[in-house]
Amino acid sequence: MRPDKPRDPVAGPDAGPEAPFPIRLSGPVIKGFGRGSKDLGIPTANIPADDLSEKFPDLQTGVYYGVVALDPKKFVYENGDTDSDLGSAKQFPTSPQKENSAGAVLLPAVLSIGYNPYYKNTVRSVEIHIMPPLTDPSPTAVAQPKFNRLPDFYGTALNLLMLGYIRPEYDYVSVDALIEDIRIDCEVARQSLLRDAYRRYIVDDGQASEQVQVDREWLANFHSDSARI
Ligand SMILES: Cc1cc2nc3c(=O)[nH]c(=O)nc-3n(C[C@H](O)[C@H](O)[C@H](O)COP(=O)(O)O)c2cc1C
Ligand SMILES: Nc1ncnc2c1ncn2[C@@H]1O[C@H](COP(=O)(O)OP(=O)(O)O)[C@@H](O)[C@H]1O
Ligand SMILES: [Mg+2]
Repeated sequence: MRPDKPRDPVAGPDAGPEAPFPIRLSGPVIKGFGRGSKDLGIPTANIPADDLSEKFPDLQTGVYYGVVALDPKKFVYENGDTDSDLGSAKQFPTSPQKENSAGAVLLPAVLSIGYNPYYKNTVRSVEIHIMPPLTDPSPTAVAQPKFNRLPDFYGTALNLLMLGYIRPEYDYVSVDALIEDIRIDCEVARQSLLRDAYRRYIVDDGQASEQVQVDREWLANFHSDSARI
């Protein structure tokens, strides 16, 4: 069960990601159990977890934050239409389009890797909730949150750069208690990413190290074979 104590507002050192971070994960967005949107009102893009133990044998289950990019050949994110219930993205559901000249948009994300103890899953899953840009107001800063929702992008290739660990997964007394903790995770992820040494993984502030630039390029780069399901 979740310990009954106040949560820290940020996670990880202010100076920037500390080993083993950043960690790179990629994969096509696959179907989960359909609970994210239906039970929680919090959509999570699931990517395969099959090769996780082989690639990262020491990775602990839990909640993490990081940066996400979606393949712009399949899904174009368009910011600015904040009134729309569908969010502000345009999807190309059938044949891939010519690559958007702006490339992939980098967005903040919060995710869980594990067995969802509240639901007692028997297989490990990687579930990513994509948040609005850091320049937008946070929809989860309030007691009655509205979690970010985009048009569906199943089958789209996704790159994720994990930058920090937030907490272990817990079981909860109710679905509302689980939702409230995920709301706080969104705020912790956002406040953590707003720090200069993390924000520069999303926005170029002219002070990014060569390694940060390489990581940002990796995020936005989609090879033709990465869109398979
Ligand atoms: C940031 C975040 C934190 C989460 N923390 C927990 C947790 O502590 N315990 C838990 O059982 N599930 C946790 N979940 C997982 C949700 O239960 C899961 O996303 C939901 O069941 C949707 O699953 P689905 O994609 O298979 O539909 C978390 C999800 C996110 C995005
Ligand atoms: N902000 C978002 N973050 C992640 N996925 C989103 C978001 N908005 C819409 N989606 C879509 O919703 C799907 C996930 O919804 P969810 O209810 O968790 O279903 P599933 O159990 O199939 O993962 C994603 O695969 C994606 O297509
Ligand atoms: Mg999901």
